[in-house]
Amino acid sequence: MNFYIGIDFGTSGARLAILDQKGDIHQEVESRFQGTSSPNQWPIIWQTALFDLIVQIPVELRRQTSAIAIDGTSGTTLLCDQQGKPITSPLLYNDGRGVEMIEKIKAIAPANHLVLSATSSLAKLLWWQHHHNELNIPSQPIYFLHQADWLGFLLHGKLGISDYHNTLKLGYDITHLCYPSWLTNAINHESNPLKLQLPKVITPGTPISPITSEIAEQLDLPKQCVVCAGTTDSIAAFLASGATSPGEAVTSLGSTVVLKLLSHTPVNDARYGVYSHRLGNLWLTGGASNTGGAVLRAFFSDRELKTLSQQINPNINSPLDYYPLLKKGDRFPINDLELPPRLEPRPDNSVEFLHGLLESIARIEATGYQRLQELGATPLTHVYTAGGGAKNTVWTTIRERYLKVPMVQPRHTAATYGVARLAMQSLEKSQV
Ligand SMILES: Nc1ncnc2c1ncn2[C@@H]1O[C@H](COP(=O)(O)OP(=O)(O)O)[C@@H](O)[C@H]1O
Ligand SMILES: O=C(CO)[C@H](O)[C@H](O)COP(=O)(O)O
Repeated sequence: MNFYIGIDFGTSGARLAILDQKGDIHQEVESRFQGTSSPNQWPIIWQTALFDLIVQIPVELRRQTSAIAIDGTSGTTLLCDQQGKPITSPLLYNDGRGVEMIEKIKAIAPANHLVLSATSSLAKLLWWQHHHNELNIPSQPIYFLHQADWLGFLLHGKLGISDYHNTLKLGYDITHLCYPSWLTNAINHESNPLKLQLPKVITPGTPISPITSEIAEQLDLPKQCVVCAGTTDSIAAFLASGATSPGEAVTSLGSTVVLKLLSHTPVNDARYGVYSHRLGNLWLTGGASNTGGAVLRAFFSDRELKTLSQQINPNINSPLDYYPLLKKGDRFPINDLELPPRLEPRPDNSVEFLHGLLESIARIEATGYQRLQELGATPLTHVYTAGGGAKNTVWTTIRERYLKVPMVQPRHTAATYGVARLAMQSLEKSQV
């Protein structure tokens, strides 16, 4: 039997699912990140999680694995040397220090382009370029990669390959499938001290190469096991859901809230943090907000979220109007780095407080879908939910009141399933 491994690197942890060719899940494993006070530890934390997850699969399944694909948090980036060794701390998806580079981006990119965001991959690349001296970044050729690209490289050993989902926020042109000249001219300009190598971009899921022989031996995987190009965490969750028709959407309620509405037409507007990914001949319109489960986790344990939610009457409006954020700044539906968290007034009663939080996040979600449709996306017909918040049925009922469309239980809520299917389908296609 052939097996397919999907690995999802989210904000709070990494997970793996192994499927057979019928799509049945044989094993799921999880590794929670303990966090780190030292950002340069992230690559080793990710690498350790990657290998730990794979070795937890029973060896008889591992030895029949045909393909692996990995998704990562979109916009989490690294600089590596020619051996693929990280030479700086990664910049995580929500790292906003690229705000310094916005004027520069305005000068080179088309007006209102999605890279005009403090957290875009391009803002991070330019920030590294600008600060290379104090960061001691050497001037020899350096590879710019995303989290999923680098983790894939650890398995297949081919440096400098990405996919057009992860490179969207770098400015890759997904209509013409090339880097636009405004981007390459700016990066390769002779005045630039850094020789940055942009990744070669391929279709998400495309088989890249079999795993290296060292990895085959170390992880007890077959030598012919292929590593496929990855995708982003929320696209993997979309792929898992079973949503296929324009008008269907998936909200990922993880540490953050990410909306993906399948549409005939793309919509893009940097003012609201709205952008569109390419998905076959359709478009995944959407945006990502910093509100979400990470804020809930700051006040409640997962157990409390479960028990307190059961005491909420989801059919009654909460009078509390919050904008739940851990720190100032949101990306979507309000793209404003200075947006302050609003978490007051805080009632003494925890059930009322949680009700206010869940309802306020639901309002932000509804505003997000409204914005996408106002900008021309296919009208919303159904919403599927993925991520840790998907199991909260009380929240689903609250959200349905605001979204005013049927909420559908996805076939699968885990991004791991979506990315494993991506590997399976792409490998099958490549063998026809
Ligand atoms: N019962 C619940 N209701 C709402 N949110 C929940 C519940 N249980 C867990 N969560 C949230 O789910 C989040 C984790 O989801 P997950 O999809 O694993 O996130 P990520 O991949 O972004 O790290 C946590 O931040 C937590 O607050
Ligand atoms: O917030 C995130 C982290 O979990 C998402 O990865 C993200 O920003 C969504 O991006 P994309 O639309 O490119 O998948």
